[in-house]
Amino acid sequence: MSELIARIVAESIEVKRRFFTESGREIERAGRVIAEVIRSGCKILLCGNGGSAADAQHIAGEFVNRFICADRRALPALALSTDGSILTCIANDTAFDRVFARQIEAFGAPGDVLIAISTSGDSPNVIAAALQARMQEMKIIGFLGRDGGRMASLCDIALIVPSANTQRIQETHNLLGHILCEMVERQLFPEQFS
Ligand SMILES: O=C(CO)[C@@H](O)[C@H](O)[C@H](O)[C@H](O)COP(=O)(O)O
Ligand SMILES: [Zn+2]
Repeated sequence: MSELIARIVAESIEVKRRFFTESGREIERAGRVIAEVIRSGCKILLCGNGGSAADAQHIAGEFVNRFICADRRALPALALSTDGSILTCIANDTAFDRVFARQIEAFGAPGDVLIAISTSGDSPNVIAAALQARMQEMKIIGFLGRDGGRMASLCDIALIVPSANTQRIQETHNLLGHILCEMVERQLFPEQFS
């Protein structure tokens, strides 16, 4: 392994180790909240920009199709970063800041949960999404980084990766998403894990 690869891998492992050690309880709480939202017939909406838009879509796919369970019903999760026509008309005709908030107005309902992903916690369109979700009595779980930014105080559960490096934060968010998917499947389909 070259020095560069070794340094990046070591950094990534250390950021993950710190985050999952410090935030284990809050992650468990987030897993219970998501499972409860689905049990009660509500749904998961997800949003984020760039790599975090891809993370939002990745997680939605795990819920809608399946993760570890071999055979289970589809779970309702929708990434708000996928529809090019909706995104461009909101950005072009209204404002880029509204791309997620407007879709939450359209698809969100009381009792739903928004998983808002932002490494800075300060992206205006993610903040607008959280404000809109609050107005609609949704729960908000933030996948954040740095100091959590403005998003930290808007979330019911703020999961803040203790790093200032966007890439290391995203790598930790990716693992966090997989852990939450498994936690939710284990709670909703315990018979498949016996
Ligand atoms: O994937 C990466 C960097 O690794 C980028 O696309 C990154 O997601 C973008 O710069 C985002 O716009 C950053 O937004 P945020 O995480 O601060 O909300
Ligand atoms: Zn990236």
